[in-house]
Amino acid sequence: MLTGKNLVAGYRRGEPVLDGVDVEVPGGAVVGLAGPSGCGKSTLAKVLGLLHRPWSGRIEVDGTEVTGFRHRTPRHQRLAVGIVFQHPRPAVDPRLTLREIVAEAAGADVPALAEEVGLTAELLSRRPHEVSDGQLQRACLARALAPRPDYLVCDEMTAMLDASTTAALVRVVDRRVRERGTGVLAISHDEELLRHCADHVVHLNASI
Ligand SMILES: Nc1ncnc2c1ncn2[C@@H]1O[C@H](COP(=O)(O)OP(=O)(O)OP(=O)(O)O)[C@@H](O)[C@H]1O
Repeated sequence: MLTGKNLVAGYRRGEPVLDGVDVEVPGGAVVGLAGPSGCGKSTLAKVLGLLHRPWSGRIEVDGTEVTGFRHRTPRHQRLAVGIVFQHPRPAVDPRLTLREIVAEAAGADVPALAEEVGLTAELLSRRPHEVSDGQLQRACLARALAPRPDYLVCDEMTAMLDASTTAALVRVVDRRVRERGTGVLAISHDEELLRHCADHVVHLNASI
């Protein structure tokens, strides 16, 4: 279980964005997270993705508290939790080929991952400016899945994509859930998509 307990989080100044949020992502399940723009969904994604330290509260990965965030996260916990963002371009080094982007991840079996997410060898040899957002997002998903994370946080992963690419990436994630017991937090403002792909949907209400 990936757990956030009584999370209070925000940025340098001002009121907290998250004020006492509890969330549980069990293995083998998809938890959908919905809520209005600005309510803190991406902030919660970064906190649960171990990239942003909460001001208070507790994150646990399989019962063990996370004490370090970003580069201070212990390696085994960092590898246990993957994250995919809405915008793939800022998430990659534009100088690398898609093959190199996927290979950056620990444990990357690039041919197997490319097949899993539907990237051809020809696409793998291109650089980000030579592919579509959807093709680049496939590479980002492959990179996130490479270490075989126990939990995956998808922050509006398909918001930039067309319907067929959305369906393809949802199928990839769903297969991981069913075949490897991955637990997923799927964040979207598209409640219909969440109802379709999540076991249950939780709502984060605007704190301001
Ligand atoms: N890096 C940052 N520094 C300061 N404030 C931030 C930062 N990132 C987000 N915020 C603020 O935190 C609040 C929540 O933002 P967040 O991106 O978590 O919301 P969201 O629910 O994901 O919104 P959306 O659905 O529009 O993407 C907003 O008021 C936003 O302005």
